Amino acid sequence: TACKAMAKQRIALECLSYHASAPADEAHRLKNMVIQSSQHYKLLDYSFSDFTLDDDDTLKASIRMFIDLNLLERFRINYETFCRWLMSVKKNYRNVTYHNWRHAFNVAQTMFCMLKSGQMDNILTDAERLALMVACLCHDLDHRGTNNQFQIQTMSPLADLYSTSTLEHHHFDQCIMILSTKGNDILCNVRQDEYEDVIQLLENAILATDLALYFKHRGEFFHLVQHKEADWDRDRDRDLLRSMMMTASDVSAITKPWEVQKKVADLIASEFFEQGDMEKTQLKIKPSDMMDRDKKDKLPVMQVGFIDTICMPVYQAIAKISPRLAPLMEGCKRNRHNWLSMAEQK
Ligand SMILES: CCCOc1ccc(S(=O)(=O)N2CCN(C)CC2)cc1-c1nc(CC)cc(=O)[nH]1
Ligand SMILES: [Zn+2]
Repeated sequence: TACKAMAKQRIALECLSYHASAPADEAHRLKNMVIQSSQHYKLLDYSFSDFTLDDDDTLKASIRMFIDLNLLERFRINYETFCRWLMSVKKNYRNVTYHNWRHAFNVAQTMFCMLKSGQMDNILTDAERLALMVACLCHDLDHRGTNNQFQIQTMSPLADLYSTSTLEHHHFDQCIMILSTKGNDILCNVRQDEYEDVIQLLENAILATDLALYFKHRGEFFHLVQHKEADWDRDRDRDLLRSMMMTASDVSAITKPWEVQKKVADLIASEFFEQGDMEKTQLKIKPSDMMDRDKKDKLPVMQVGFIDTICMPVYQAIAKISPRLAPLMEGCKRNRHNWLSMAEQK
């Protein structure tokens, strides 16, 4: 019967979440730590990088971002629950080369920077700001270091569950699983109608990080911005804006100072090459140039292509919405120059 199935599902969730949740004492340790200011962690800087922070710092900096956005108070989020939720989120990232906790943390910092320094918090509601920050920290949960195509080619169980945006649906499921785990339910004090809004905002934001959906919807957004027809009283326009902000945060490593961009590009390349190696050995298929370590000399020119086709368009569009977002576009332009110089040196 349905309720039997529900019971089975509940048990599966419980035992699944048993492994998902952070140990109790760990959460108490974080809860009693002193949290430094945004200035201390440089969280309001577009040039921010996590390289100088240890794991505890990334957790404290995440708490600082939620405090400074007034989200804990506004949504009556219990502090100890928030600490445990944060540690559970971090625990549910795998130790892969790029799509790990540090990537999620950096994506959340860029979103924080767009909201605060970029003054996007004037346009967005409290519920949207909460959903976007939770989405950034959760958007790649349980990533395996391989892309959607690889899930399908290897007939991974995830591909059976979701035929499109395969990984992104799984990241959202993982996000809900943690939110539904005892002691991690940071949204338990949110009013029912607001709660449903936040969950819907959360799903759209996490799914928006699938670049296939960015390509599908960006034209409509660019048209609105180009012709100054964006109307933030229209739900469709707001949905597009939030999705573009997720993409802008997700690829923001491309906007960082050259020393940071070079190091992160190296991590991304390593993770891509690991997939390419598996495609060659296990799947016996020829990987795309992007994932083929034998084509690593093409990396600089591929980065220029990535900037021209994916990154610059979104940073130019959001810079038109708020001039204070321009530093992202400037940083991306500088790295285009740097990658082009490298490509010409060969
Ligand atoms: C750094 C190692 C090489 O990285 C790339 C190589 C090629 C392209 S691409 O734009 O040509 N394109 C993307 C869409 N694919 C379907 C086809 C290939 C993008 C990247 C890249 N991606 C990210 C996002 C994770 C970050 C980043 O810095 N660089
Ligand atoms: Zn990501």
